[in-house]
Amino acid sequence: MSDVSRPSPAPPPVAAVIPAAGRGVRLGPGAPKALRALNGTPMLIHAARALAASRAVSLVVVVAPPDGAAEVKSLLDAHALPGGTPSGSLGRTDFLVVPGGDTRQESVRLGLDALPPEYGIVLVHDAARPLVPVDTVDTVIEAVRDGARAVVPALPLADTVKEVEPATEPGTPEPVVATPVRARLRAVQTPQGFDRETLVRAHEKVTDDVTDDASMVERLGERVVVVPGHEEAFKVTRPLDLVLAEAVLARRRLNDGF
Ligand SMILES: Nc1ccn([C@@H]2O[C@H](COP(=O)(O)OP(=O)(O)OP(=O)(O)O)[C@@H](O)[C@H]2O)c(=O)n1
Ligand SMILES: C[C@](O)(CO)[C@H](O)COP(=O)(O)O
Repeated sequence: MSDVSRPSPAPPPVAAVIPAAGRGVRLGPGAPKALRALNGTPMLIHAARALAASRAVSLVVVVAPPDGAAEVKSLLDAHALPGGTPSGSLGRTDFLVVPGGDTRQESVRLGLDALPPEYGIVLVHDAARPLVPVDTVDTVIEAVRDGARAVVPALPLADTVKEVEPATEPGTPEPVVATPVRARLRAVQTPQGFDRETLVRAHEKVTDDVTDDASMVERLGERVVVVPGHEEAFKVTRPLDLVLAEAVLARRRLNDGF
């Protein structure tokens, strides 16, 4: 019979690192992507709100464009966040800002370096995915709390995938990923969730040029658990994605009755 007098230990606190230091070249000329406005609010604020909306997240580290840390800190201070408070003061969600690096991997590592030691679970979430629903955030956190060392949200593919490299001999048909293989493929999103030690080890040991943190953990031979993603967790990459993001916000306002 379980000892009802002894409360179960509190789960380790959760911190989130938001890499927001990219230039947004594919989005076209303008401010760094994370500072571009959606419905008048910078993208990174939407992303920070999405993570702060999770009751499990108690610290958000925003990795700012290298010369934009002061601007990002004043943006966080200027925007009321659900249950959160501006950076530097205590609250359900606290915020730190650090300058980013030349690559996404370097920016994430700089964010990791800023985490206080008590955070045992770490999310890494692109500022470029500003509209991720909080349910997706909590699904990732729950899977890490259930023992997964690395967790990614992902969606099935909706397009045929064609491999165009390596170049094939002239005249030979380029391989198309067969339907059965496509059925086994997923489009991986963020937030990705990690046992902190595993993520730190991956950033210390893996130097391959990979595009996400879970791939670095896989290089260590660790298993990555896949949980359902969400179509609203799409990444704002090209100009049309801004239009889609504005439309998602408009639909949310309609559904919320204002
Ligand atoms: N040196 C970098 C590069 C990217 N990122 C972040 O990583 C996320 C995903 O990267 P991506 O969508 O490629 O953003 P950019 O690198 O800005 O886009 P582009 O490749 O079009 O320049 C973004 O939130 C971006 O801000 C970062 O923090 N530091
Ligand atoms: C991390 C990521 O969002 C997972 O899909 C994606 O790999 C980022 O790719 P990008 O080329 O840095 O935008």
